[in-house]
Amino acid sequence: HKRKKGTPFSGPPPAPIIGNLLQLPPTKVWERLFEWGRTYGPIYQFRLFSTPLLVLNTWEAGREMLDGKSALYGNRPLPKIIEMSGFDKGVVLEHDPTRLRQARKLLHSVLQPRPLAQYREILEHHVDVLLHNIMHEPEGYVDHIRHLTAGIAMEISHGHRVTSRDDPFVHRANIFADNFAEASLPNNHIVDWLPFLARFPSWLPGMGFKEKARRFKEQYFSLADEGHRMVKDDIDNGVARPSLTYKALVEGKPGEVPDDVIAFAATQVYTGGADTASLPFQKLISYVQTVSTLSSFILFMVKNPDVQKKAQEEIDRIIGSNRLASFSDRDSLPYTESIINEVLRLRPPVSVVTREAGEDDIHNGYLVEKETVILVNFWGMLRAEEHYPDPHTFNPERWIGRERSDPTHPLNIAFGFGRRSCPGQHLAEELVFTTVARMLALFDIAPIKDEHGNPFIPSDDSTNGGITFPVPFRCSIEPRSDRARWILEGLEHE
Ligand code: HEM
Repeated sequence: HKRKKGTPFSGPPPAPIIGNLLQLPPTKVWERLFEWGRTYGPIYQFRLFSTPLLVLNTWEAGREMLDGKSALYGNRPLPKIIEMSGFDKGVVLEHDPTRLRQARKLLHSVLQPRPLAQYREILEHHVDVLLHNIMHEPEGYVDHIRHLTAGIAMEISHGHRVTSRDDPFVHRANIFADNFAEASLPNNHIVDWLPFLARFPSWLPGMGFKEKARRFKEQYFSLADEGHRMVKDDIDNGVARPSLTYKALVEGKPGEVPDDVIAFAATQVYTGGADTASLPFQKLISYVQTVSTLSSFILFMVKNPDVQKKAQEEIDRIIGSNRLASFSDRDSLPYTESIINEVLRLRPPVSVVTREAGEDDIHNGYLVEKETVILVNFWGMLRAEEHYPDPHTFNPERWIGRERSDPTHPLNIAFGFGRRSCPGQHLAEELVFTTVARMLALFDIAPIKDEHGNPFIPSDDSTNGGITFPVPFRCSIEPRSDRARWILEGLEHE
C-alpha cells in the first residue's frame, strides 16, 4: 500500500512521546479544542502518543470533510475492548459496510418523517404520561423524561408498550445499562470520552476485563435476541403491533436481511443513539441525547423567566386552552421553536463525535494519515462568534426570521454530517417539540425558594462525557392554573 505524501495540518506543538496529552484539561476538552481553533484555524491536528487527531472546529470544515468525503470518514474508531464486548454490532459502531447499510435502512423505515407520522398518537400518549407524572412527582422529572424516551423507543423498535416502572423489558435494558456504567475505567478521565486511547497497553485494563467483556457480550446479544423473539411470538399469536422489527420480519423479503442485523438495529433504537463517543464507559440510557436536551430546556426555563413567559403567551394565543399543541403546530409557534434551537446550540447533547480516516487523504493540500482520529467539535461550531453574536448568551430571539435551511442552524449541526449522521433526528425534533410546547402550556417552571423566600438559581454547569447533561438541579414545576391542573388530571396515563 502506497502512503500518500504531504505536510500534515499544523496545530499545538506536541511533546516527545506523549504528544499534547498534558495540554488537555481533564474535563470538557471541547472548550480547549475550541480555543485552539482560534490560533490554528478551523481544521488543525494534534497528537496523543502516536495517534494523530484532527479537529473540525467549524460547520464548513464538518461539511467539507464529512458530507463531501463520506466514504473516507464514515467510520468511527473501534477500540479493541469495544469490539471484544460485541458493541460494534448494530449501527453506532458497526464497521461492516453491508450490515451498516442494512441496519440504517431499517432505522429509516421507521424514523423517516413519513413512517414516523404513524407513531404520532403513540408519541403524544407518552408525552401526556410524562406531564401527568411530573404533576404528581415534580422532583422526579429526570426519571420521568427517561421513562418517556425509553417508552417511545420500545414502541418503535419492538411494538412493546411499557406500562409500568417494573416492566421486565425495561428492567433488563437497565441492568444492561448499569453493566456498561460499571465498565471499569476511572471517571472524568480523558479516556472516558476518548476510549480509543485505550488502545495503549498501559491503559488496557487487566485480565479481569476479558471476563467482563465476555459477560457484556453475552448480555448484549441476549437482550437483542430476546426482543427479536418477543416480536416473533407476537406475530405468531396475532398480537404484534407495528414496529421496526415487525416491518422487517413481515414486510421484508425473507432472508434478505440477516436476523441478527434486524435484532441489533432494533436494540440500538432504544439503547442508543447512545453515547457514540464513549460507549461502554458511561451509563447507557435509551435516547440519552433527548433526555439531555429536555433537561437543558428545563434549566434554561428556570433561569430565563421572561423567555418562558413569552413562549407561554405565544402558545395561549395560537393554540388556546381547548387543546394541546401537536408537532403539526410547529410552524405556527416560532418563538417556542426558537427556544429549542437555542437550547440545542448552547447544549448540544453530543459535544464531540469521533470518526476515523479510512485511508490517507490529501485535504486542501494537507495530508491526513490513515487512522487519524477525527474530532467533530459540535460544541465549538455552535459558538462561533461570526454566526452567533454574543455566543455564550442564551438568546432565542436570534432565531426569529432565520431560515431552517441556514447551514449555521443548530438542527443542521447538532445531529452530525454525512452518511453517519443521526438517523433519529426527526423523532428527536418531534419528541422535543411536543414535550416543550405541552410543558409550557401547562406548567410554570421556576427556581425553588429557600426558607426566606429567596430563589435558588442552579448553576450553569454541565457534566463531562460523550453526552453532556446539566449537573443535576432542583426546581419547581407547578401547574400554571386550576384549569391546567384540571387538564393534567384528565390526561391519559398508565
Ligand atoms: C436531541 C437529540 C439527538 C441528538 C442531538 C443526536 C445527535 C447525534 C449525533 C451528533 C450523532 C453522531 C453523528 C455523526 O457521527 O456525525 C448521532 C448518532 C446516532 N443517533 Fe442521534 N441524536 C439525538 C437523538 C437520537 C434519537 C432519538 C435516536 C433514536 C433512534 C438516535 C439514534 C442515533 C443512532 C443510531 C446514531 C448512530 C448512527 C451511525 O453511526 O450510523 N439519536 N446522534
